[in-house]
Amino acid sequence: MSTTAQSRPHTARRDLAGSPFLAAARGRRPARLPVWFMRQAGRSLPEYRALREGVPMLKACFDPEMIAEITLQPVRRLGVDAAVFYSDIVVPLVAAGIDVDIVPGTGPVVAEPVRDAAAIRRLPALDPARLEPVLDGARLLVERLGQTPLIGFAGAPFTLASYLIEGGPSRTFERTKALMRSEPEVWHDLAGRLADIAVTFLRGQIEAGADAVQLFDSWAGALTLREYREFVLPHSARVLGAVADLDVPRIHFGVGTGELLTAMREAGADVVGVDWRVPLDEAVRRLTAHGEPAPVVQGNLDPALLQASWPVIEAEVRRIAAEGRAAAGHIFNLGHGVPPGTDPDVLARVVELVHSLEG
Ligand SMILES: Cc1c2[nH]c(c1CCC(=O)O)Cc1[nH]c(c(CCC(=O)O)c1C)Cc1[nH]c(c(CCC(=O)O)c1C)Cc1[nH]c(c(C)c1CCC(=O)O)C2
Repeated sequence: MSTTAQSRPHTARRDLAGSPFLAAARGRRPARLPVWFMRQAGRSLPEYRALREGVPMLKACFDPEMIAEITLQPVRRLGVDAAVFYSDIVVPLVAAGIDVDIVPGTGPVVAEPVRDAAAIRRLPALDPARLEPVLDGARLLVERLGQTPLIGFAGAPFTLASYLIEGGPSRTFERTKALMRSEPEVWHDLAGRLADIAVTFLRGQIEAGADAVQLFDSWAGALTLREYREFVLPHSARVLGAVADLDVPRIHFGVGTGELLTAMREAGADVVGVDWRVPLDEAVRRLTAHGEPAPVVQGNLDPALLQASWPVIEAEVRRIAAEGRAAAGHIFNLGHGVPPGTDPDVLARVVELVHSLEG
């Protein structure tokens, strides 16, 4: 059988029936509470800094061995219940040929910001073959991960669009909101193209063996609920809907999205990510306010508190686990990514504590 990019057979999905992470993601209560950390692979780990020495982030993201090794590092060191694919939300944009760089200490920077209909029309589509080195990393991982599930991910259309329009990270998203509100058809064209890219990236990862996916709409919390429903939800719903047939749990997360939780679930989330601002029992109350079934939730530990004294962290972990009992399933996580200055021993201790608690 040929193994060219187009005809490569799908990796057979591993049987991970015993995975507490997947059980919780499916709305069950495993014997022990599962935990992983957003950005668990990264600068908080000395072995990551050593491996990345002199290698630009985006070079590492197209190197299958680097992808696999960096993804495995936190699994080995911390004993987390899931691996999260080492990549970045801009990787599929780079694969499509868009000039984006990841600048250390800043984030993604776009050479030619995309701010009008003509620039949007010039955006290249993503040829799935260009993702092959990235997906080779995922295939290596499924061979090496044993019984640990792999979480794939993509950036949601709004968050990706914000980088393309602003040209880099933004606090206020002024240009993004101005385009969205002033030229809705242009906005919908851009968001639709980014949805296509996210679908290709997610389907590729799942077909390569990812056992769950997370759609990051990290900056959607900058929007009002009305804006979210009109300009964002339809596109994110199309992304999540386009992987429904592959039957892996879909996690949907953003920062500051307390007002958007119900709408983000409606977009097609099986698991709703919650930052640190809304306690999990309150998130569940909001998500069931109109008679909806109890949700599965993920998150809630304030990443800043990883710098606090251990008694503070321990009390927070126990509180979050207790409040998470209001949900159908709870996956312990931070309310956003691991800060680069975090002591990995603190993360390992959190994992140990979470594992002593009931799922
Ligand atoms: C908004 C966003 C980005 N990238 C991502 C998001 C969504 C998640 C979130 O909200 O944090 C997604 C992402 N980026 C990275 C991962 C790896 C998997 C994991 O969670 O462990 C994931 C899931 C690696 C990375 N992506 C990046 C790093 C750090 C840079 C490095 O290691 O050289 C890592 C480990 C770079 C990046 N990429 C981005 C930012 C804001 C930065 C930080 C810039 C900096 O502080 O230097 C864009």
